Amino acid sequence: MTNRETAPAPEGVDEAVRDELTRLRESIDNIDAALVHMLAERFKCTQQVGRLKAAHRLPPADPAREARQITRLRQLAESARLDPGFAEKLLNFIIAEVIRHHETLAQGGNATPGPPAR
Ligand SMILES: O=C(O)C(=O)C[C@]1(C(=O)O)C=C[C@@H](O)C=C1
Repeated sequence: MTNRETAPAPEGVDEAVRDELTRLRESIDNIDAALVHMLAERFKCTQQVGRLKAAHRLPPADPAREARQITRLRQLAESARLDPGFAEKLLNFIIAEVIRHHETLAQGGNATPGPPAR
């Protein structure tokens, strides 16, 4: 095993099948790593937005902006043959976390996109 989490394919499976499974899992691990990096960058941006909003007493949530983002993302998902409902749920999930950070900043707290304090 590499430093990735690619588990060995099960024993007793045809070698070609195992190779194919391993190859696909390596790509999945790469994609998951890219997702984490992209999310980290997105949260860095939204942290700056949160600070700006807190400094200028703007509301944490902007439903009109969210509606436009959802429309756009659903269209992108459709053309990429991804379930638009799933894309919408994912965006809503991310935005809910961003709004939580914005609210913390608005209350004078220190919302960082990093791991929660233990
Ligand atoms: O664009 C903003 O105003 C943001 O605060 C960012 C963001 C987002 O994560 O995309 C989060 C909350 C808002 O309701 C809309 C969008």
